[in-house]
Amino acid sequence: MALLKVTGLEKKFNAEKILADVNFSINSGDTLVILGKSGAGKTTLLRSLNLLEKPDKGSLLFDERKINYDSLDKADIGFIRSRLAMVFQNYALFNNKTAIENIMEPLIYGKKIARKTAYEVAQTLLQQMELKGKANLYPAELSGGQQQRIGIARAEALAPKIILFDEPTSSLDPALVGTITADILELQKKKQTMIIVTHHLEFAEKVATKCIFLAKGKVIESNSANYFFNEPQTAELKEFLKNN
Ligand SMILES: Nc1ncnc2c1ncn2[C@@H]1O[C@H](COP(=O)(O)OP(=O)(O)OP(=O)(O)O)[C@@H](O)[C@H]1O
Repeated sequence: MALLKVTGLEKKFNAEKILADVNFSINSGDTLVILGKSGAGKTTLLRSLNLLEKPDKGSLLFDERKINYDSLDKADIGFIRSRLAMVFQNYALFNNKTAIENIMEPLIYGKKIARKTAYEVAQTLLQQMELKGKANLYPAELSGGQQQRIGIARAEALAPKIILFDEPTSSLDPALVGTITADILELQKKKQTMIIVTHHLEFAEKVATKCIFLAKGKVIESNSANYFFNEPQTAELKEFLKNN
């Protein structure tokens, strides 16, 4: 059974339908990569999934619960938000908090976990990421790669069913693309389910287990990564792969 199944998701901005009829599903352990031309609606889809944008229509089967977007209630919103964590484009760390406080904050204020437990969870993650010695430094005192790892640890600490990544490689120098790739492959080994929006084809090929291609507000191609990259079916995807 799919961990997440999206059916007929629609999102308008003003009168313009950005997502017209989005359908896809993912299984537990998948790394789904969302591709599409600039303006295709990739970020809007990611933001719709975690309800930073409210979809206008459609439904969701998530962790065995059926949710209709046009009748979302507080319990549905809590259900979705407690199962998703987002890693933002520039990692969005709190600059006035130390590395460990950045990881603890959502646990204490979002999940209402006791400070002592949050500290222990954060310490364990810092150790796994080989950042234990950096716990008390502020983001400005960390390298780009270290900031990136703190952003990922902050999401991972919440033990979400799915981690969403919005353009994790954008504005990174090539060496840091290597570290984020390694971090994502490490999460994959731990069977963490992930959904990633990216422009970066080479990175997508390294991390994806499944891909969808968005165009004209719809998923026009969806396949396991191997088929998606090696045997594209639609003219749109063939052209996209050739030109990127
Ligand atoms: N808050 C908003 N209000 C109005 N229009 C918006 C809003 N957010 C996005 N859009 C429009 O939705 C469309 C899709 O934007 P989105 O950022 O989802 O595309 P994208 O595929 O992620 O693009 P890119 O690859 O360039 O980041 C664009 O035409 C954009 O102008």
